[in-house]
Amino acid sequence: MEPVRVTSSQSKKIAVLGAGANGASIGADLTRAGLDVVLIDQWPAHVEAMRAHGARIEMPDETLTVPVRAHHLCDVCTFREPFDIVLLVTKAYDTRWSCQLIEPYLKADGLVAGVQNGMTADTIAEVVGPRRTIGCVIEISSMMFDPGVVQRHSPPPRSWFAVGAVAPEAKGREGEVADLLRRVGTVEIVDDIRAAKWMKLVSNATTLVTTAILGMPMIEAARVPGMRELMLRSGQEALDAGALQGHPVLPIFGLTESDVRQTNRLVEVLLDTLLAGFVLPHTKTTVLQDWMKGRHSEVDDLNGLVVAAHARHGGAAPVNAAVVELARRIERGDLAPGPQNIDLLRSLAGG
Ligand SMILES: NC(=O)C1=CN([C@@H]2O[C@H](COP(=O)(O)OP(=O)(O)OC[C@H]3O[C@@H](n4cnc5c(N)ncnc54)[C@H](OP(=O)(O)O)[C@@H]3O)[C@@H](O)[C@H]2O)C=CC1
Ligand SMILES: CC(C)(CO)C(=O)C(=O)O
Repeated sequence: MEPVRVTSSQSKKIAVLGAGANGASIGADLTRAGLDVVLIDQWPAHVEAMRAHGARIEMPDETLTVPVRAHHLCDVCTFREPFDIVLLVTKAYDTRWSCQLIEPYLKADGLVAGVQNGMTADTIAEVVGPRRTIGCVIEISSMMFDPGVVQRHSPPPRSWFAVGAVAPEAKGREGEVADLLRRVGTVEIVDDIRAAKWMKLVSNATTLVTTAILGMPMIEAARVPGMRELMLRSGQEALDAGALQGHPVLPIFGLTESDVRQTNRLVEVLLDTLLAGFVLPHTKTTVLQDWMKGRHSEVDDLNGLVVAAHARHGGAAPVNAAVVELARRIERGDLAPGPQNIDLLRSLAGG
């Protein structure tokens, strides 16, 4: 009989904190890989559904039902053994308090990886320390409306991650997180995770809140006359903001250096790569899902950062400012997402 090969990941205690659309799917893949993983979420009905029936992951060609170990937030205080690795898969706006919640349950040499959109890595580092922080770019496209059920539109061959240390003290440990995420999709280890995350933010500024304002799936919204041009302007402002902050242009989504350097249409390349490779015609963004569930969105952590970066350098980002303004009106209940908003968006954005 072959001896059992115990890999380092197999002996690690792992938590997925925030087991929503992406977290439940990641937790299911890690569970299927035989790893010691628990999923923690604050939606009671969702946790109960996963406990009763497993996590149901509906993908285009396959549906999995995975018997995950799901916990409510209030169970955290019952945990006895600290975690080696916490994958934080909450929304960006839940980063700080989620880290504060889990920090007492993290090993002294444990790691927290922010598997999120937005520039969350430094917030994580402020709470758990830079030597225990790994930043991450995530590209899995998924939706969740019913407890226990994820609609994962990008199965593992179409899911992509980049991981990197935020500080020299954590360099060399990226592989520990990459080894987990390789069970979920393709993973690249990068030197400059802040720059990689800003490149993702360029894609997010192009697509997420912009299309959600029209209340439509992304691909449909991008076909509304005038919308694609507006989305590209939004992304370009984000790309320019990255340059103002000194972030180099880096390939993401599996693109190569030459794909991103030998083009003056970088934002368009990112948009077309996302729409062709990672999403389905009916994919609604994570932002639109938030609004459909009556929650606020990550707009401050995405478009808001673009506006702030330009302002710090004495400039403006009119499209992103318009996006933030309309998102606020929607979140206050003064405006409903819908295709009619294109005119308002264009006029506020100046054109
Ligand atoms: N969905 C997608 O297609 C993509 C999403 N992303 C990014 O991935 C991240 C996660 O997004 P997504 O999975 O869509 O988000 P979801 O809202 O579906 O999932 C997040 C879950 O975390 C829960 N939560 C919040 N705080 C805590 C906490 N402290 N402890 C435990 N659970 C908590 C939320 O509960 P509650 O519902 O009560 O708030 C929710 O169930 C975001 O940054 C998003 O932008 C990136 C690429 C694609
Ligand atoms: C997949 C998509 C566009 C949908 O929510 C997304 O959230 C992202 O690319 O970050």
